[in-house]
Amino acid sequence: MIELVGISKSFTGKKGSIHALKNVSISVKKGEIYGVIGYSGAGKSTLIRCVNLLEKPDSGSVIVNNVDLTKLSPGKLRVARGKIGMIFQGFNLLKTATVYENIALPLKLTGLSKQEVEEKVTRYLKIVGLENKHHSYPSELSGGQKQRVAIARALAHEPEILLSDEATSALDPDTTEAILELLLKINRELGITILLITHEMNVIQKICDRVAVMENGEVIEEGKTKDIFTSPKHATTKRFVNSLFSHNLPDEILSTLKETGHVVSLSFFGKASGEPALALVSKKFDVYPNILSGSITQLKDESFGQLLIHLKGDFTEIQKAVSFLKQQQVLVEGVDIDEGKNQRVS
Ligand SMILES: Nc1ncnc2c1ncn2[C@@H]1O[C@H](COP(=O)(O)OP(=O)(O)OP(=O)(O)O)[C@@H](O)[C@H]1O
Repeated sequence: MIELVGISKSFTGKKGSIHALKNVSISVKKGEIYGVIGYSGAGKSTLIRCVNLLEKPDSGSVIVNNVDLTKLSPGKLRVARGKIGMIFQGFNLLKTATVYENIALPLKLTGLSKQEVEEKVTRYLKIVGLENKHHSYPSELSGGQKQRVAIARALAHEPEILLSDEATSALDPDTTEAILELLLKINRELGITILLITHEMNVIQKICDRVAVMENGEVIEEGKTKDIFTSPKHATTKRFVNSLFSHNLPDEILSTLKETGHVVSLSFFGKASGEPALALVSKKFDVYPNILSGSITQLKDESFGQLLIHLKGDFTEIQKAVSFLKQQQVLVEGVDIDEGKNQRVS
């Protein structure tokens, strides 16, 4: 649906040339929610703005529905852009216009009749849960409500793709949750493909099917959300994942625990559960597992659990226990147990 192929973009700043994007390629399938995550300055905004050519890449192709947008005439580009909606961190609403007018004014510019405009505004305000706010002004709305208006405004043009530029970054955690739920609903019920950028791993965790991690203008890791969570490869990806699963084990306690065994992290998905496997471990092998911390998180389609445990016992028995856990489809990390090296909590 969206193919960015070898996109590069430089800006000339006071300190010279800045390579915001260096040969970036990503591919978003129809119907999926695709997230791009990175720290400030990674190039996310530049990338998402290239999709509707708000930013024109220096080189590379922007292919949407099999058409290279960089090759279109201004007229055809305008039509193609009509299929791509966008929402922003700052909502971008007209302060002096009512909720109704904010959605209706851009619709009128497309040549729709008054009645068609009215029907669409009513329909989409209902979908975003603001059917009773037609006459309110943005200043009378909460941040979450403002973002709902912006979403309704984007949806009213019946796009196939919705671009979300940090849409939840200015919102509190509960409101963020509600807006993410709304994006999921839009994706599932209206079949809209969503490409979003964020610096928050919980956004990726809750709604994205796949994710690209960006750093210094490059995609450093890419894959299914599930795979990125269970086996992040790049140090930056690990930092993002750990931001959700911080074990916060003080170094002093960790050193004490290492004297009597190994500290390992167990990750498990859906039906595979860490705890029954752990109960079996203590029966089958001469080891004493002790749960140090644990959490279960809901990804878009399944649950993901993590347990940090201390395995007390003889090294050979611990090795056997770890092999057994791996056979039970539990991912075991945090100790170089196979090579018998010193343990390391990641
Ligand atoms: N119009 C511009 N002129 C000059 N430099 C720019 C411009 N837009 C972006 N940059 C630079 O390009 C790099 C990437 O910026 P970009 O905004 O894409 O990153 P980001 O990952 O979205 O970060 P943030 O979350 O802080 O917006 C940064 O170094 C930024 O300063």
